[in-house]
Amino acid sequence: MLLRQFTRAPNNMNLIRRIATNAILKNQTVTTNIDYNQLVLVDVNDKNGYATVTLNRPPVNSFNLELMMALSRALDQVERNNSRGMILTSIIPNIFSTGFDIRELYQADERRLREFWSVLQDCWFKLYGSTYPTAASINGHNPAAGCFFALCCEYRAMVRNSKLGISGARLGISIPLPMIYTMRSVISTRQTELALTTGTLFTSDDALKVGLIDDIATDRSDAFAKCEAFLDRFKDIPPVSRGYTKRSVRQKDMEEIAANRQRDTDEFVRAVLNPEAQSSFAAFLGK
Ligand SMILES: CCCC/C=C/CC(=O)SCCNC(=O)CCNC(=O)[C@H](O)C(C)(C)COP(=O)(O)OP(=O)(O)OC[C@H]1O[C@@H](n2cnc3c(N)ncnc32)[C@H](O)[C@@H]1OP(=O)(O)O
Repeated sequence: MLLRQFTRAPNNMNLIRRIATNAILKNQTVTTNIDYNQLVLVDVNDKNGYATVTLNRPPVNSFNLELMMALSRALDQVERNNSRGMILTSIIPNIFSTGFDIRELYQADERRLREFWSVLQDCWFKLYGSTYPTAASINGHNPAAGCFFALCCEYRAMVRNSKLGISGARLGISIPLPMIYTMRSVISTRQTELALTTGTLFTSDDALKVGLIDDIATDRSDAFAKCEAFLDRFKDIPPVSRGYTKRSVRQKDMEEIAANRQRDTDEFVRAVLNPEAQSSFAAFLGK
């Protein structure tokens, strides 16, 4: 009960979340027979109160609408459980995520594409705007959307010999605002612009040098242990003031997206349906 009070969001952020959620309640595509609890696993460690959120869509954790919805639900669960912290990771040994499922983007149905983006925005509001401490245990390659979600966290440990970055420019996709704001919250504006306009996939050494990750790990369990050690740093910090400060730092970005949510969706749809991007997707899929 006390914990719930400590982790409650500031009122204005609740308003942002409400505006954001209302926007997607209209026109949702209904997806049936999906076990969302299996696509993203949520496990809470009783000893330290940390929740582990594990992406579980083999072979490569590509984000389709269903995985995105499962992540959104998992983040709700973490919030509801009043977890003391959260570690985002993947079940696949050497892959965190491959990014968006190209089959979701190629010759996409516009209505489903809009819903896909709307759920991604939801995930962003929930993760970037969370009050509890967050860390990403990056156990392998992480191009595009997985990198985006890892950057929403407060700390990243990545196993050596993996690559990370937002590579949309290589596929002819202009990068949407939530990705720009999120990367800019981690590295400088200059480095963000360079990384996103070149679609750079950073090696672990280069990612560390530029500040995209905080530590290089020897393997997945080392990455996970490093994330736990990061969360432990907040053990003696009162969570309510910590949460308010984190939210205040991130608030301007969130207010801007909440106020321009429809335009952000329109931009994404335009970026995905543009012929240049569509021919990259066709080439990837061997069409
Ligand atoms: C933040 C968003 C803003 C920017 C927008 C970006 C749009 C995107 O996210 S597009 C996706 C970008 N991602 C990539 O370009 C990564 C492409 N994949 C890889 O580099 C590799 O697959 C990997 C390094 C992640 C893994 O390599 P590995 O050798 O282990 O496995 P593969 O044999 O390559 O793949 C296994 C299997 O999975 C299929 N696959 C891989 N990625 C995707 C994908 N993004 N969408 C759909 N399917 C994918 C791959 O074709 C293989 O399928 P088959 O077994 O049927 O051949």
